[in-house]
Amino acid sequence: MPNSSTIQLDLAPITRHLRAMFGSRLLLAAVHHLHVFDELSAGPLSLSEISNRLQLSERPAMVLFPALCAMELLHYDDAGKLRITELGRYLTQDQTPNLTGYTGLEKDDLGVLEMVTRLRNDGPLDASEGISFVKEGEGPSPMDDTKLARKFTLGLAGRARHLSPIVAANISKREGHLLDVAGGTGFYTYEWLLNNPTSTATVLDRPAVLAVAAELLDEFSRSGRPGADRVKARVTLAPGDMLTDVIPQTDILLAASLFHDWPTPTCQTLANRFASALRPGGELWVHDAFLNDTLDGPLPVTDYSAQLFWGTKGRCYSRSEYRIWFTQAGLQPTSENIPTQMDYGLIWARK
Ligand SMILES: C[S@@+](CC[C@H](N)C(=O)[O-])C[C@H]1O[C@@H](n2cnc3c(N)ncnc32)[C@H](O)[C@@H]1O
Repeated sequence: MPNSSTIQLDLAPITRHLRAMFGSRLLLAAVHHLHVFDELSAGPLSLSEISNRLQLSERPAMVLFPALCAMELLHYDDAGKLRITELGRYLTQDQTPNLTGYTGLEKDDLGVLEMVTRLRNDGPLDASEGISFVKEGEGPSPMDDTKLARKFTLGLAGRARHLSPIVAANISKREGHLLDVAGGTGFYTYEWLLNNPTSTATVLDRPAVLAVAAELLDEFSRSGRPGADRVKARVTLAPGDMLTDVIPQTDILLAASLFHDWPTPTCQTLANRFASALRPGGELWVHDAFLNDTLDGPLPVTDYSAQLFWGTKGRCYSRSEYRIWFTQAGLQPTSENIPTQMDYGLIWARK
């Protein structure tokens, strides 16, 4: 159970160091394998020009170039083209001295080589890898395997326990129903119900995940926190597939760490499905880590995007990308940007 001191402490230093490994792999892949800096040393190129030259598709390009900008090695010039910065020049062959010999000592690291493969292929060569947290179509999913679903769900439990009181305190307080889609452990729901004592909620996820959520809900109910014993009766655990099943109607829909597991077209599909599930006046809340709308950082989020690129079908998106999906789904995005912790934040839209 979180106590007041853990609620105050932002654990971002830990997650930043964890995710930095993926940013390092991107850097070495860009310098030594994709030759981004040699390609740009002849002059600036637009994002689509450099992506075409390097034969990178949309997702790897939207992971790699924001990261290199966040590292201050590239920037967008006034014409909107990617240009090497003064710092980035030290990663080109035509600058003396340069650091390519030094960085090159790490270029054959196995993680770097695999990152190169995944960037070129927009994912691992064996498509059954790189699908953590994802259930799509009829194919096997780790989230439908009892052992793996437990491992992944419990792996996210500490993060959810820490963030959920902060997230719940920032989501609208109202009487009604909250639907926590792909809710995993369900902690965001339990905390929100604690703050909204007359409301009800549903956690929708895969059956094997909800078996773990049920245990955690029991534990939460017995925690002795004021009101915790009155949460369980107001929770429905609903097994389902958010991509294919009818999504139950709700007043608030929470999508926490959800969109970032999916490619752009699926995000639009999900936004449409979620908008349809909202009652008039309903609210769609997204808790995630957001790229700058200018697609040039922030560094903790570009590192995280590289981690998600490695292990899922998604990446981090900018708030502006989300707001376009919301608008196309018929919702009215609000302009609120609410930071939480660990480089995450909340945005929301209204029906
Ligand atoms: C990254 S986890 C996020 C869990 C939780 N929202 C959190 O923030 O801790 C993604 C969740 O999406 C669920 N998921 C993936 N594909 C799904 C699908 N097609 N239908 C329902 N849930 C799905 C997974 O089982 C997993 O629990």
